[in-house]
Amino acid sequence: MKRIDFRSDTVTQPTAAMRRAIADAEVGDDVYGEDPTVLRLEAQVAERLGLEAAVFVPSGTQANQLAIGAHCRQGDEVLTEAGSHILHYEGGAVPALWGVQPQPLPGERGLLSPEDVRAAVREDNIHNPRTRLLSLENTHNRGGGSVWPVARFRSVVEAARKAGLAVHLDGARLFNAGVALGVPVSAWASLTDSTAVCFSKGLGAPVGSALAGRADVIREARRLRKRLGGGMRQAGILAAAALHALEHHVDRLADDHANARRLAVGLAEVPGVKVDASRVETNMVFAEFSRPALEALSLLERHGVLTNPAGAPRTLRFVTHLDVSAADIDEALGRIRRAVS
Ligand SMILES: Cc1ncc(COP(=O)(O)O)c(CN[C@H](C(=O)O)[C@H](C)O)c1O
Repeated sequence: MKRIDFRSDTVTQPTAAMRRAIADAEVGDDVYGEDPTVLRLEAQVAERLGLEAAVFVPSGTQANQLAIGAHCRQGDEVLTEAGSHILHYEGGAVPALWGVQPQPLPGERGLLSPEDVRAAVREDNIHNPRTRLLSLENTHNRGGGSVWPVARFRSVVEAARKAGLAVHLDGARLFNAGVALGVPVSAWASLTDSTAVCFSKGLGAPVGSALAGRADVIREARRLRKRLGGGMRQAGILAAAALHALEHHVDRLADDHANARRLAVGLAEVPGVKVDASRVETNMVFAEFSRPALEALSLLERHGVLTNPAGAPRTLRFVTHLDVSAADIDEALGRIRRAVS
C-alpha cells in the first residue's frame, strides 16, 4: 500500500527538474566565498526579504541558532512564544550552545501581543538576566500553521524595539504565510534584525535554509556557522535546488493550503474526529481523535497514513506538501474513516 505521508513538509523529494538544476549547478569553494550559486542564492534571499545580507545554512535549526548566537551574549534572555520551535525541537540549543535563557510567553495560536512583550522585558537590575532578543515564528508550527497578521506583527516588533530588543523571525514557513495573505515575505522580514527561511520544507528542496538580516548580524552568523562546522564547500549543488524552489515552488504552496482545507473538511465529517476547518490557514491540520495521540497515530499508520503528534494529548498534526495530491487526500480520508470505524 502506498504510504500517504503527512508527518511533515520536510519529507518532500526533489522533483526531476530540481535534480537537473542540482546536476547542472556551477560550484566553487563557499568557505572562500567562491561558490557562484550560493552567492546568487544569498543575494536573492536578502533582496526578497528586504534585508541587507544572507548566509546559506544546512538547516532551519542552524539558522535560528546562529541568529541567537549573533544577537545574544551569555546570561542574556530571549523572549519567545511558549510553543516555539526554538524551545521544543532544537535540542535545548539556546542554553546549551549560547548560555542564553529562553523566556516562554503564552500566546494564542503562537501569536503574541505588544503587551505580552512589554510585560516580559526585565528592568536593568543586577539581579536580572538581560532581555536581549524577541524571537517570533511565522507561520507558527505548534500554533497550527498560523499566520501573523502584518499589522499585529509590526506592533509587536515596535514594542520590542522600544524596549531595546533585537528581533529574530523563525520564518521556516514564511513563504506559506506570504502565499496565504498574498503579500511578499518582506512584509514581515524587513521589520526584523534577522529572519530564517527554509527551502527544505514546503518549497521542496532536499536540504537548506538561509539566515538573512542586518549585515553585521550575518557577518557574525557566518563566523559562528564556521565555528559549528557549518562551512560548506561546493554547496552550489544544494543552493541550486533552493534557487529552483524559489523560482518554481512558491506560488504552488496555495495547492498545499487548498489540500489542507480539503483534508480538514473531510476529517470533520469522520465520526470521533474533531477538526475546526476554519482555523486551517496554511498547510497544517490539527485533528483531535477519541483516543490518545500515539494510539491514533499507530492506528492510522497501519492504514498507510503517516502523521505526527501535535503537542496535545489526543491531537495529531497533518502537514500537506508537494508530494501529497488532492487524490491522496481523498484516499487518506477513506483510509481514516475505515481505520476509526
Ligand atoms: C517553525 C520551524 N522552525 C525551524 C524548524 C527547523 O528546521 P530544520 O532544522 O528541520 O531544517 C522547523 C522544522 N520543524 C519540523 C517539522 O515541523 O516537522 C520538526 C518539528 O523539527 C520548524 O517547523
